[in-house]
Amino acid sequence: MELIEKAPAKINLGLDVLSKRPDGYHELEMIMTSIDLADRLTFQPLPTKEIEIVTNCSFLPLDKKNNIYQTVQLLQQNYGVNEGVRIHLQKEIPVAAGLGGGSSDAAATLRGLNRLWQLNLPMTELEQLGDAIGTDVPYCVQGKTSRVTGRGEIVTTLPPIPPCWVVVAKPKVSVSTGKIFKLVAVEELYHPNISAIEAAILEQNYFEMVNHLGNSLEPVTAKRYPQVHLLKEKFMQFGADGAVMSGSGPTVFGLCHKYSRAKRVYNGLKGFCDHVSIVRTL
Ligand SMILES: C[C@](O)(CO)[C@H](O)COP(=O)(O)OP(=O)(O)OC[C@H]1O[C@@H](n2ccc(N)nc2=O)[C@H](O)[C@@H]1O
Ligand SMILES: Nc1ncnc2c1ncn2[C@@H]1O[C@H](COP(=O)(O)OP(=O)(O)OP(=O)(O)O)[C@@H](O)[C@H]1O
Repeated sequence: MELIEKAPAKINLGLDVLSKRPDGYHELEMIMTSIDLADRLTFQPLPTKEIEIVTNCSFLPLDKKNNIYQTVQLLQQNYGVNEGVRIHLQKEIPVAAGLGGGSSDAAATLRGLNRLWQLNLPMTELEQLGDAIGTDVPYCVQGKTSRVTGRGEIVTTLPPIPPCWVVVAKPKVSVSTGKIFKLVAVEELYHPNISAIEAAILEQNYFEMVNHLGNSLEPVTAKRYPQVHLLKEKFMQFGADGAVMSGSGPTVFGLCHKYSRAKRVYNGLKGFCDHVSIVRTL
């Protein structure tokens, strides 16, 4: 038997950093949605407890450092599973980009092994397990447009965002989330209006939603990597309705109501970036 799970990238329409917690993590308030840019995981059962990961991406760790490996081990330990698995990861989401690729792979592993090993765990339990692997994993388990709070573990589903095209562009730098959070001085941060984004989604008001896109971490990452601001300026120059950095960056995405606009932005950015694509939200 062979199973396939898609692992879509996420974008942060809004990301507010509220405070630093005593445990060192930051209290967040975010609006997230998933896009049609996805890794693909194929699961094959192995008779013993082996964990084998193969991938088209040459530089990813395939041992305990990989989120997928950690997720398999967590399920084996928690549910006394004596079987193993071979997982083929077709990597399409740029790595260390702010698009939650590793988290989505972990969430896809939870969903895939829940089916392969017939664990019959409810989504809420998969979300709780995901919390032990990474901040975005609980969100990625269902991947629906959501308001996400706490460290990232409190997920409230919202309706899908108004239909639009998303142009995703990653400049030629990779960013470590941990390093960006270390540079954060909470009292100096800019705070986007997360409730206004939520209200716009509830009213299905596309332009209101676009007006409130914002990310507290964007000025922090852009100070270190000026490419982020240059890229955002280019998005607006080429006609995106709005643009903002995703997660801790460096990827910037722009929203366009019309496909012709999205295509113009895509053509304008192609030479400037590692990765550019035009996608739909899910
Ligand atoms: C910023 C986001 O992209 C928003 O979607 C994510 O929260 C980042 O998720 P991620 O890359 O999976 O990050 P994790 O591996 O969970 O955390 C990396 C590091 O970022 C910092 N971190 C992360 C989340 C959070 N709420 N507060 C933090 O301070 C911590 O130092 C942590 O060690
Ligand atoms: N399955 C995986 N896919 C991608 N990266 C992984 C994976 N497992 C471990 N990693 C490691 O995690 C680091 C961050 O990768 P990832 O692509 O998830 O970051 P990200 O896009 O910045 O995520 P986020 O938006 O959640 O901050 C990489 O440096 C990589 O070595």
